[in-house]
Amino acid sequence: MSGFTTAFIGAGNMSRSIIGGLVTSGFDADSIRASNPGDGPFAELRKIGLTDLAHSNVSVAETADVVVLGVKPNLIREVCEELSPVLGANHLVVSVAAGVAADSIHDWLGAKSEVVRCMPNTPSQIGGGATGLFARSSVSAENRQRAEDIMRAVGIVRWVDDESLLHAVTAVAGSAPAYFFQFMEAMIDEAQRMGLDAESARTLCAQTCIGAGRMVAEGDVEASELRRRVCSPNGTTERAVMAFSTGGLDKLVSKAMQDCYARSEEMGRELS
Ligand SMILES: NC(=O)C1=CN([C@@H]2O[C@H](COP(=O)(O)OP(=O)(O)OC[C@H]3O[C@@H](n4cnc5c(N)ncnc54)[C@H](O)[C@@H]3O)[C@@H](O)[C@H]2O)C=CC1
Ligand SMILES: O=C(O)[C@@H]1CCC=N1
Repeated sequence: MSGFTTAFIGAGNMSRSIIGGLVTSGFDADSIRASNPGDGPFAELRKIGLTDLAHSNVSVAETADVVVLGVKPNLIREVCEELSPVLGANHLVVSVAAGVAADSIHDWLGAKSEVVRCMPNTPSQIGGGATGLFARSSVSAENRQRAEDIMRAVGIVRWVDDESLLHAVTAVAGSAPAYFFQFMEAMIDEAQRMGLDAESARTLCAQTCIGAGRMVAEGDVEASELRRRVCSPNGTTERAVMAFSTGGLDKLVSKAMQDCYARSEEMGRELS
């Protein structure tokens, strides 16, 4: 499935998450290639059926229809300049890099290829990703669709018309799995101190997180109302929620997201 070939440049955490999700969702492993300087990630990719794995970025990119830039933001310029001689108007380049502007990527590629920027997250690996997408105005409808097909195969997608909104997408989705993991780490630790064994603490916490997330995602009741429905007057939850409120949870979440947003802007200034 897909009808086009996709080359991932850099086979690190984010690329492997997307590739894993693509293969699970039915993309033909033969339509996906990846390059990486070291062999480290290749064993995992071979296990899920990829065969076209190389150290050379140019060799995997030049004959692909879509090239996904999966390297760290500070390497995007170097990689674009390396790929520029072999990429042309027929290539769609999709960058997953935080901060780096689509116009800069377009220029570093020699102003030939179409560029879409996206901000995915690692739950893409299990089909639970959440991705924001932005296309430069010159991107064709067909290439917008291809970028969307890739990211939709691994989760939900939202297009933004204003590129600067990708900073907000980073704060609420790209970086956000880490917030939930950190919250879960604290809950799992505390549940064990309360006497539960590690496996029970982990499973009960994870299932509660899944269940609560699904109620928000799949229902039409706001999170605030769902929270109220758990809080019996003078009951147990009220005490817990009060501790969060008096401890300043809202302000803390706001500060964390603002810091994330600011760092995304800062990376844009440093690297674009
Ligand atoms: N990790 C995450 O949750 C998310 C990451 N991103 C973005 O994804 C990009 C990659 O991040 P991660 O996967 O976390 O980093 P990573 O360090 O796991 O992966 C980067 C990969 O690029 C390879 N690499 C280094 N130099 C290279 C070169 N010249 N050519 C080709 N490959 C090269 C590295 O060996 C490594 O395997 C970043 O730009 C980041 O902003 C976006 C959303 C979420
Ligand atoms: O931490 C980072 O910079 C990357 C971008 C979003 C998630 N991880």
